[in-house]
Amino acid sequence: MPVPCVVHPASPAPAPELLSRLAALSTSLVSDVFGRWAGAPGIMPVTGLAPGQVVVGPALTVRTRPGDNLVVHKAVDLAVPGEVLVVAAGGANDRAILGGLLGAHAARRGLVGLVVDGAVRDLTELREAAPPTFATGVCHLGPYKDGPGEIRGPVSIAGLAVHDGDLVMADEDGVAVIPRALADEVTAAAEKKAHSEQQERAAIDAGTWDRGWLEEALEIQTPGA
Ligand SMILES: O=C([O-])CC(=O)C(=O)O
Ligand SMILES: [Mg+2]
Repeated sequence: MPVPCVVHPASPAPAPELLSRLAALSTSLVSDVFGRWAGAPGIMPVTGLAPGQVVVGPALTVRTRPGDNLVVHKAVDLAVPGEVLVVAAGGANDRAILGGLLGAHAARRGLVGLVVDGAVRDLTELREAAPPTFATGVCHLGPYKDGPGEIRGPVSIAGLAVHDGDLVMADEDGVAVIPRALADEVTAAAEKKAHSEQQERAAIDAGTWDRGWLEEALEIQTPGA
């Protein structure tokens, strides 16, 4: 008997200019200017990410039972090119949510990243044919296909709330998510922080990095001196 699968309407596409500005930043910068709240700790790159690459795109959200990928298959069929698949699967690492076949299909559907709060499998095939893939673990035990699930609804990945169409950023440090309504503001603040970190880096290289604040923050004690 068919199982229920609520599918909410797709979100409007973000401005391409915003996506390219975010791609020039990093997850660390974004989470720093967002009160260190933007991350989904424990969801890390598994395959497909080139050094220095930053994956950016609007979220295609999916909620499924841990270890079950029936609705994930449907979500990939419904993907809009440029989206990042975000699967809330309860963070369970004892069964894979997707593997090489679904990964190759996701690439064909134009998804630019796969983010799973749960495990994946078929690493060789994912590396070969899937978009950059982020997960909490790897497990060769395959998924059930029983449902139920929900597509493009609100989800929680590693404790972080994600709405369909929120901006997902994923790089070597993990995954960050910017709520859609705050995207312009957070991007501008992260660009400003990038600029100030570049200046600090130049000072480090020149040997002139200001350490004065450390003197103020610490009362150095030297026993026996
Ligand atoms: O069986 C599945 O649906 C998951 C999998 O291994 C694949 O996508 O290759
Ligand atoms: Mg497989």
